[in-house]
Amino acid sequence: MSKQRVLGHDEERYRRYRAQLAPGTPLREGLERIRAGHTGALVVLGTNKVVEQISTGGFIVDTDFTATALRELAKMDGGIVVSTDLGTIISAGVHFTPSGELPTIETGTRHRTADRIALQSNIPVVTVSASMSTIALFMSGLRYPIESSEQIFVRAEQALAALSRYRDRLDAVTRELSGLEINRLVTVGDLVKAVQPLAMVRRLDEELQGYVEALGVDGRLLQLQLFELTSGIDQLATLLEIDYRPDDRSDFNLDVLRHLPTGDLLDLQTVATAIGLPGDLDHHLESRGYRLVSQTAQMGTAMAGTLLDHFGSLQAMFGASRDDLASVPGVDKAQALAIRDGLARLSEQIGR
Ligand SMILES: Nc1ncnc2c1ncn2[C@@H]1O[C@H](COP(=O)(O)OP(=O)(O)OP(=O)(O)O)[C@@H](O)[C@H]1O
Repeated sequence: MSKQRVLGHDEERYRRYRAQLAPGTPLREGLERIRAGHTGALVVLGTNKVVEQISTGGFIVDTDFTATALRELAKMDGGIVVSTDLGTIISAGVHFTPSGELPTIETGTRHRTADRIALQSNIPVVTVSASMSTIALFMSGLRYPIESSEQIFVRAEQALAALSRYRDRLDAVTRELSGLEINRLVTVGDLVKAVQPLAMVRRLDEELQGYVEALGVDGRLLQLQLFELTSGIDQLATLLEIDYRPDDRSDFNLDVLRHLPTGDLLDLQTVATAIGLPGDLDHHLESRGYRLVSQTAQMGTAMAGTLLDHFGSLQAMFGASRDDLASVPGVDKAQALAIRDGLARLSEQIGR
């Protein structure tokens, strides 16, 4: 989506402007009208001392921002300055004279100027190309294409299909993991096989969130689909962290995988060592049982912890009767029955 990966402050800033340029916003509507009219535009998205210094000519407009006003003013030669909150059109027909020494790889005069204004003033500039019919955002020496919803949908659909496949795989491997946990047969390799699709789901979710933001009003359906496909993911990650946190590692978490290159994420051993587990994939691991207990009986981790402490292990809980369960402080008879039924269902599912 962007020419280059942006990080930290720049990323946050880019995301803010991308949202203000998303379909449905007055700014985007104005730019789309200019594009449709093939006139082209250069709009400085804010003002400061530098912008004032490099502005010559033009005239003060000082009117509320509307898509129609932007489109009309873009018919004139020169650029437009809007207020930082994008609520007011300050001036139009402005000729900008940023330093010619500033580096830019743009060729046309409109786009070279836009790139340099953004660099010199640190204020983003958006352009509509008359010859190419494209919209671009210039920020901190980078050019970000503002794509049409159709262009974004093509990539979003591919990412969504991949996400759906990884989600199915994640659900299948966590079911397998449950069986192995109950039978105390989990190895590092088994855990990593669950962690891998989990990390991929999170990665694709992040990518798709970007598309949702860029799509604005056109992204609502995608947002709903995404919400459905990623439900319970963060909770699953937290529970796996609790279940497999080594005794000596209070900082154990799966977040490191967010930054692992995708190629590395496909390698079981690399993933194991990245999250701080032994590199020997056959190494035996013991689950603390929080995920199974809390998900089976639909309860919070605190209650699951109380039950696991009381019975001593996940396996011991399977042998507990309803009365045994109801004798645990904080568990009433109805809850005990629900837990008992949940564990029985799980036993059946895994053919224990
Ligand atoms: N320094 C400047 N200040 C304000 N506007 C400018 C400046 N330089 C160019 N423009 C605007 O850009 C228009 C010319 O664009 P030109 O075709 O040379 O550039 P371009 O980057 O190839 O743009 P496009 O893709 O729209 O053709 C001018 O008519 C003017 O409106």
